[in-house]
Amino acid sequence: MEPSYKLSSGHNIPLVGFGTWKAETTLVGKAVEAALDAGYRHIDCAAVYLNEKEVGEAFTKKFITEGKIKREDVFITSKLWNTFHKKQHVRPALERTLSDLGLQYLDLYLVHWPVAFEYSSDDIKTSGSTQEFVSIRETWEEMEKLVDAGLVKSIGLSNFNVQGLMEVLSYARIKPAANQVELHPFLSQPELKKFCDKNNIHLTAYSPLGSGAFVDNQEVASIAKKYNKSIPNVLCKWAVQKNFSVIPKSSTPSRVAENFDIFNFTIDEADMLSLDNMDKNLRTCDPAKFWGVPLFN
Ligand SMILES: NC(=O)C1=CN([C@@H]2O[C@H](COP(=O)(O)OP(=O)(O)OC[C@H]3O[C@@H](n4cnc5c(N)ncnc54)[C@H](OP(=O)(O)O)[C@@H]3O)[C@@H](O)[C@H]2O)C=CC1
Ligand SMILES: O=C1CO[C@H](CO)[C@@H](O)[C@@H]1O
Repeated sequence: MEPSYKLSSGHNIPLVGFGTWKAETTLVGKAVEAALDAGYRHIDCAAVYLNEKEVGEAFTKKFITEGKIKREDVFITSKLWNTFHKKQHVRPALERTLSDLGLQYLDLYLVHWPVAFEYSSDDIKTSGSTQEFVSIRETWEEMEKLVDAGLVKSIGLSNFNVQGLMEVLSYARIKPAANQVELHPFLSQPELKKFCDKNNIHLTAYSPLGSGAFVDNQEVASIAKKYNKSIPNVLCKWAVQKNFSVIPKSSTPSRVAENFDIFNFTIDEADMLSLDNMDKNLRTCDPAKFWGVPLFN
């Protein structure tokens, strides 16, 4: 069985999940099926990925039509998009995600960014990215009500820095169980890790392969060779050995299976240290670049 981490909510998050950003609507269903067949029991979704219906159809096939996997055996995460931070938009946004995914509940629902955008309609495709100032407290109190209503098992954050986490912790009735951030040896965020460990906030490592930019990385290649594993395997295993969950994405079924094949080796301490020393604060998903919001600068 794949290792998991017990969240502060009491629920277990499997340490290797399957990412779905940029998974084309024509390919994502097959990719999710390949992931479930390979053994993944954690799928990372988001309303803004615009493919939750197709992901949901793949679950329906596995959970209901084929009856091979039980709903309660799979950990499903989704995220509240930036246009739905105001009180009145939070629950309807979750309900659209549940309906698209064909689910009654989520295992984890995250505030996707500590950044709010002006609401124009429920349609994310046509919504813009004009910033609006909504307090995270307003949003978080609605997230807590989703747990009370039994619609989500755990709630958390994504792309929050230490300052943002401290603010939420100062008023949260239900503490954030997780923070999903960009994490890999080139952006290892040791201070954020220290803070999260101390406050029992689990970290999920997104873009573990740098959205594809690191799959041929020569610094990692020699370590991968030593263990007779691939570069993506070493990058994912580095995260798991640090107790992060990790959510590599691929639309290619053979790579989907390859990325899960990390439970038959252990990176030794010296190599973990070499990987840690590769940190260069290299961020591939930077809101300063795409929205002009310098959250991490
Ligand atoms: N909370 C947030 O703000 C964010 C969350 N995420 C989450 O994290 C997930 C992963 O991050 P993401 O940025 O998608 O990118 P990853 O770091 O997972 O890299 C995905 C890319 O690597 C390629 N790839 C995957 N496996 C292999 C392999 N074994 N060999 C060679 N190439 C490979 C894929 O190609 P191909 O598909 O063609 O096989 C794709 O181009 C996302 O899908 C999403 O779920 C990501 C960004 C932000
Ligand atoms: O998860 C993510 C990937 O896609 C989004 C952009 O469309 C990012 O904003 C986000 O962080």
